[in-house]
Amino acid sequence: MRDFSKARRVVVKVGSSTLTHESGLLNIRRVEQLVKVLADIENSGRQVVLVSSGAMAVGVGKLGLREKPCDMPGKQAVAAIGQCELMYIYDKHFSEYNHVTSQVLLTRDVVDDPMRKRNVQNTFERLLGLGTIPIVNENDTVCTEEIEHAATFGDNDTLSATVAELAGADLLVILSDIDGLFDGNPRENPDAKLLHEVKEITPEIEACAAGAGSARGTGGMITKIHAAQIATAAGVDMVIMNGAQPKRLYDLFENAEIGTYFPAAK
Ligand SMILES: Nc1ncnc2c1ncn2[C@@H]1O[C@H](COP(=O)(O)OP(=O)(O)O)[C@@H](O)[C@H]1O
Ligand SMILES: N[C@@H](CCC(=O)OP(=O)(O)O)C(=O)O
Repeated sequence: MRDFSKARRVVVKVGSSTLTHESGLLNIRRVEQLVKVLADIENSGRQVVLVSSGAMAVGVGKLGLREKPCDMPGKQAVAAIGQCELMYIYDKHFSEYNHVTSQVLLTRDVVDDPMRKRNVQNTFERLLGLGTIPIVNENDTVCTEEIEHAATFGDNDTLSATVAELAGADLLVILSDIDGLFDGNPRENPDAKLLHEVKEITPEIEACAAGAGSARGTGGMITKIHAAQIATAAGVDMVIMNGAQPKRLYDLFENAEIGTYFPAAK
């Protein structure tokens, strides 16, 4: 049984496909709605960390390019340009609701070095203690694996689980372009059924998630299952739900049966 009424510290991950239109440009209405809901969730007494992709998409738009550059330095440069614009957009909208944002750029290997791990934990603790909303993305200047092999390395899904662990979160919500994990890829099998709860990540569950992701997303469901493995093992509950209507987050916190719930390992 899910009960998120006491989830005080919440990490919300939003991917490029939820943040952008099919054109690849930023979905401004979606971003505005998401910020409003997150600001309100924070007002209700919870602490929110936002893991947001979208730097490259915003960078492409800002430079007026027709598409993402093909070469790695080009992608990294576009991400660096887009990241400040993305933060500007978030900061502007969160400020409307009197919330202060902070930027945290990480690489996933930060957990491998105890000193760096501790530094990140201390920073999250202080940023949350100060009442700010940390906004996290992968540091694309430093780390190219994610851009290069997103489908295998796991894009920002895995990063969000690491962040949930480092920030000592109670709940990780991954906003996707689909309602949750189905027992098969619904884009290929219209009879596939939504799984409301996954208590254990078995090889069968991994097989369900093996289908390819959508064009604007990257990793598909398998990277979200890897995220669930990291999060639940760290004692964090996780939910995958559709990000098309950010207001549905209110229903989630009222324990409506939305998305797929992965209960934390006891
Ligand atoms: N078993 C499954 N259940 C749900 N979606 C699946 C499954 N297998 C593959 N998929 C694909 O994964 C996509 C979601 O992942 P992805 O494309 O990376 O987007 P995002 O990370 O933005 O949500 C779905 O739109 C669907 O095409
Ligand atoms: N870090 C990069 C790419 C991250 C990415 O594509 O992740 P996702 O949209 O979650 O699959 C960015 O912000 O554009």
